[in-house]
Amino acid sequence: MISTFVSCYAMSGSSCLRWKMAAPIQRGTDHHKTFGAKAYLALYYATPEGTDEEGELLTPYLKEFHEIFNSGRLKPGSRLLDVGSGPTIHQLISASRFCTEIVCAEYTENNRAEIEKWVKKDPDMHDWTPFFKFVADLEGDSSSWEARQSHLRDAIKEVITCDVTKPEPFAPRQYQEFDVVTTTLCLEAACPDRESYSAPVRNITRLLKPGGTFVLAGVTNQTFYTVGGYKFFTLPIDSSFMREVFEKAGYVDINIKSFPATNPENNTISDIDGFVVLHASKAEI
Ligand SMILES: C[S@@+](CC[C@H](N)C(=O)[O-])C[C@H]1O[C@@H](n2cnc3c(N)ncnc32)[C@H](O)[C@@H]1O
Repeated sequence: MISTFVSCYAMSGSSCLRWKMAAPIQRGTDHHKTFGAKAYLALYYATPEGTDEEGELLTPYLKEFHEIFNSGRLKPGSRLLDVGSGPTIHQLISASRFCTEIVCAEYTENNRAEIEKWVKKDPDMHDWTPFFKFVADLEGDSSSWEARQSHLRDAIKEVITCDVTKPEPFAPRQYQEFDVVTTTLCLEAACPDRESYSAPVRNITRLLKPGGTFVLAGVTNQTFYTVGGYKFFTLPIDSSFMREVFEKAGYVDINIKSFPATNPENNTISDIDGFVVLHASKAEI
């Protein structure tokens, strides 16, 4: 694998791309070698409108996160755990208004490094400015975006390693229960089959306060997405499966909104048929 990978660099751009597209679908530990943080950000997170290929999917998802957190469910001073953050922070913007402590948990070192770069204002960081401006507009105060950026930088206290397929996903770290947990596009990328999807939900739930909120954004019926020319595995699931998993994990007030893909016939970068935003409360004991 390594020698083939190295020789890929020696090929011209188009033959290298052909080799990557023909490579086996990437999954599990492959993420450490082939999930290109920069390529992922450039393709999927250049603007809040998302990609031309997938159609406008990101905007409704950002609006839904705004609605969820604008509803007064979080008290100022809340603590948030984000699971499978990837190299992204857009999923935290709406909630961060109410948070003084955010822990980002992510599987690969390269992705964690991208978040660290943004927190430290490294010159090589991804530019999330358009996302802050978009959310500030939704909140009705377009002048607040810079203050929101500084606040989120201060609120991100740790970027830690995690593996949701393990019984203790955040080991060796130990935490008191959080007020809110978020996870976006992670579980269907990390879990190889439907049986293994429920365990991380239960394991993450242990770190949520009774009455706390779980917010999940997920893709539906997708089998792959593309990063830097490689195809990555996605577990195809739908909203009724997600509802069942969250009911069994002890959640109440499960609310799921579905957003169908707007451009499936021209989409060459994934086979997404839509996405969902789920929010639910952990039952009080
Ligand atoms: C499609 S990306 C989503 C990233 C980001 N949350 C977003 O919304 O764009 C899938 C993420 O799942 C992470 N991942 C893959 N396997 C994992 C595992 N076993 N445990 C935790 N995260 C994992 C990958 O490293 C990657 O960051």
